Amino acid sequence: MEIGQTAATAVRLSGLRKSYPGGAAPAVDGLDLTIRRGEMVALLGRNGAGKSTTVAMMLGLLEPDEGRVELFGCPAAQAVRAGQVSAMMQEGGLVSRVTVAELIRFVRRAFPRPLPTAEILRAAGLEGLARKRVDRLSGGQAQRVRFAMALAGDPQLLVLDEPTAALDVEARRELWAALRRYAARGRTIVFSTHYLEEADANADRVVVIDRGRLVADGTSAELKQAAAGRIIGFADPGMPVSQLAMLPGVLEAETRGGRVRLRTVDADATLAALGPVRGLEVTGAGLEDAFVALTGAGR
Ligand SMILES: Nc1ncnc2c1ncn2[C@@H]1O[C@H](COP(=O)(O)OP(=O)(O)OP(=O)(O)O)[C@@H](O)[C@H]1O
Repeated sequence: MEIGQTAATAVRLSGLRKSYPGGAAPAVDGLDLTIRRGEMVALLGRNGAGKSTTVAMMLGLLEPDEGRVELFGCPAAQAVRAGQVSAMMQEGGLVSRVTVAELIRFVRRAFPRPLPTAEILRAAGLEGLARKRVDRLSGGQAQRVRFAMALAGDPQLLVLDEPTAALDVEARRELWAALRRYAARGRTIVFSTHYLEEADANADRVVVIDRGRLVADGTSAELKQAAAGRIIGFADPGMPVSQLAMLPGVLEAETRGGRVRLRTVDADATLAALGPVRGLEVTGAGLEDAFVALTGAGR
C-alpha cells in the first residue's frame, strides 16, 4: 500500500507550539487542527498571526518546539519525500532562458508518477504560454508557473502560503480558477491569506488564527453568523452612541455620515427596543465583521 493512501485525514496538527529566539510571545501557541482529504481550507489571520510558521511546520521545513504534524498518517517529512505533498511558496526564482513547457517537463522528472505535461499546463491555465520563455512572463503568469511546478508530481496535498500576494485582480482570478480546478479532482488544498474575500470566495472552510492560536473554524457563512450576527443600519436619530451600544443584543455601535450602524446578535430585540427609525436596513454581517470580532483587529 502506498504511504497513507487510505487515510481520510490529510493533515493533523496536535498541540503545535513554536517560539522564535527573542520573540516576546510564541509564534504558534498550542494549535490543534485536522483537515480531511478533499477540503479547501483557508488559514486566515492578520500580519504576524502565525500562518507562515504553521505552514512551515506543516511542510516539515520547521521543527515544532512541541506537538506533532501528521500528513496522511505519517510524519510530515516522510509524506513530503513520498511526493504526497507539495508547496507553492510566495517567491522563488524561476530558471531563465527555458520555455514554460521545457521547465515543466524538467520538473516532472523528479517525481515517480507525474501528471502529463499537457494536463499540468491545462490545470495551471498555461496552455497558451507553453512556448514562452519563463523570464519573459508577467508576475501573474510566473505565479501560475510556480503553481504548475507544485502540481507536477500530482500531490494529494497542496499547501500555498499567500498564493496571490502581489498579484493584480485578473491574475488572482486566474490563479483561483486554476486552484479550484485542482481541488475539483478531490485534492486537498490549504492556503494562507489575509484577504478575507479570498477566503470567503474560495475556501470550504476558514480557520482563523490569531496570536498563534486557533480562534475560529467553520465555513465562512458559519463564521459570519457565529461571530458577527447581523448589521442594522438606519438614519442617525441623534441618539448618543453610548445609548445605542446599550440596546439589547448590540455588540458594536457607530455613527458615520449621518447613519448609525449596529452589530447585533439579536436583530429583533434590538429593533423592538429602538422603536421606529428611518432608512432601516438589516443585513448579514460580512466576513470582515466576523474577522474583526474574532481577532480584535482594528481595535
Ligand atoms: N524567522 C523569524 N524569527 C523571529 N521571529 C519570527 C520569524 N518568523 C516569524 N516570526 C514572528 O513570529 C510571529 C508569527 O509570524 P508568521 O510569519 O508566522 O505570521 P503570519 O501570520 O504568516 O504573518 P504574515 O501575514 O505577515 O505573513 C510574528 O510575531 C513574527 O514576527
